Amino acid sequence: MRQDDEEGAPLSPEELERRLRAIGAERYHSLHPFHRLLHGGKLTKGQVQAWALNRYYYQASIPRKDASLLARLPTPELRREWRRRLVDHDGDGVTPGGVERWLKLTDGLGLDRGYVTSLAGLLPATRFAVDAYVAFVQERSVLEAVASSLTELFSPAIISERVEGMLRSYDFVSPDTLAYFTPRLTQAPQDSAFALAYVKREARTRAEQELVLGALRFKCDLLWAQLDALHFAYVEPRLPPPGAFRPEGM
Ligand SMILES: O=C(O)c1cc(C(=O)O)c2c(n1)C(=O)C(=O)c1cc(C(=O)O)[nH]c1-2
Repeated sequence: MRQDDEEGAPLSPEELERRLRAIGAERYHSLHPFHRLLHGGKLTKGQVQAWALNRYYYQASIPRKDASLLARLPTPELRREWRRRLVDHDGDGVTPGGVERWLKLTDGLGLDRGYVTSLAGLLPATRFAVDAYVAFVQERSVLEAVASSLTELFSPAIISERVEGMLRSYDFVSPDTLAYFTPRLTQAPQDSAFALAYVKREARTRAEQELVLGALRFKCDLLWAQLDALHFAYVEPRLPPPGAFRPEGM
């Protein structure tokens, strides 16, 4: 953050939103080469397995970061809103949540559930990036923690592209395997509309607004870093670190 930014006049809420959307347009993980290959049908089943296995840790950690933020929210209205996210991911004991639905995806790809949930085959960089997200939400202000969820403004577009592309391209993927993504198309817009209204309302000084923009950049970077690690290990130059998942034949 440059000092003149921090000390400048506050941005209008509309300008803040414009700058947030510009960050997504520049650095959201939809632009990463690994996603292009995944959605374009250019990966082997083993490479798709590596993606799903690593992303399990992201999915499983989302409710942990939301629970830590929930505990710090000051009003019943805010807590009710954030509690909904926990239920979306953890389920309510009857309807399965996102974490369980993600395991349907790893089942469908032929991965052993015990192996996936043990995290034994995870790339170290996945662990570091995801843990950094959970720590960020725990340690930073409520404003920054809410802002860090704003990548969800951009996720419906990539999810639609992914589901359509993967169904078209891979015979080992079925609508049932990808069912994780269907509810996200309605949950993500609801979540991000709330978070966007919150930061536009609560970030009043320029310094607070710069913290909001910084939180979104940080989140985009940690999503990008996860795909860099997958690309390095499984696409080019194909150097999975010791102990990491190795697809059959690799
Ligand atoms: O498929 C994707 O590309 C994608 C991206 C993101 C994101 O932008 O962080 C999320 C999700 N999916 C998702 O399914 C999800 O539940 C989710 C929660 C969050 C969050 O930060 O609270 N991001 C995302």
